Amino acid sequence: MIVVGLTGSIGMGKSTSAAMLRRMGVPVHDSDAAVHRLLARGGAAVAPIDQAFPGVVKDGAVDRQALGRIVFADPARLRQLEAIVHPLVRRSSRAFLQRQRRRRVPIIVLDIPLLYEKGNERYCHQVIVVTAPPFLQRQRVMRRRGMTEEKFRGTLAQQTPDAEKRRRADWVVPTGLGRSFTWHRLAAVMQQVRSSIGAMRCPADRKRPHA
Ligand SMILES: CC(C)(COP(=O)(O)OP(=O)(O)OC[C@H]1O[C@@H](n2cnc3c(N)ncnc32)[C@H](O)[C@@H]1O)[C@@H](O)C(=O)NCCC(=O)NCCS
Ligand SMILES: Nc1ncnc2c1ncn2[C@@H]1O[C@H](COP(=O)(O)OP(=O)(O)OP(=O)(O)O)[C@@H](O)[C@H]1O
Repeated sequence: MIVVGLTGSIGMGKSTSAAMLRRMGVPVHDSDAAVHRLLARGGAAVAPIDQAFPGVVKDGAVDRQALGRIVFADPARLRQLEAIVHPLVRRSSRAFLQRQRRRRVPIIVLDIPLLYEKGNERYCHQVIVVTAPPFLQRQRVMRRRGMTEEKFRGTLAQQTPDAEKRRRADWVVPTGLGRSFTWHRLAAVMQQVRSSIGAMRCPADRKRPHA
């Protein structure tokens, strides 16, 4: 089974591209969605977050905007949150990989915002980076409810710069040229990945994906 990583900085179009890939029939695991489930009522991260960040749990669920204001202004607090959430997200993506392997699916996609930041490329045979010009990224992100200039800057400061992501990618997919362009580029990438399945090996400097 070929594991394709999908990443990009905040607002670059990961979720939109992931939705397109699903429509093409490719199973996609979405790390942000897994985090949101863990932070929702009944989620496994609610109790430890309540302990570490008093006041951010309301009606049994984490108020993500309130937590975001805290952690994107303070890298040490963000590391503390990641230490709670990341092991649980890894559990979710491992279970997804096992399910898809049992189904004998040839290609799957892992949508991972922090793919380069946390060394997750070692789990992927190939990596797609989605990208758009900075002005468009800013416009998209600043439209979001609860977003502030400070939070946007704080988030960006925690991420590998877009230029470095593009340099390290196997495939770069623009999302600033319209949805149709992105769709066709993603379809072409998946076609190329599919046609090289027999020959594809994990690069020597990457570990094999989860067994
Ligand atoms: C801080 C939280 C509550 C904010 O939730 P919110 O719904 O407002 O944002 P959302 O989860 O949709 O994230 C939006 C984007 O923020 C960026 N982002 C999120 N977490 C991080 C992080 N730890 N480091 C850098 N960027 C991050 C990513 O670009 C992500 O796509 C949430 O992002 C969170 O719990 N983050 C810590 C867990 C994590 O590292 N998630 C990233 C994928 S595993
Ligand atoms: N290919 C595209 N063509 C046109 N607009 C796009 C495209 N991709 C994304 N967008 C727009 O950009 C916005 C952000 O996209 P999306 O939510 O997919 O980004 P993201 O990378 O998942 O963001 P985050 O890092 O916050 O999770 C969306 O409102 C969407 O309408």
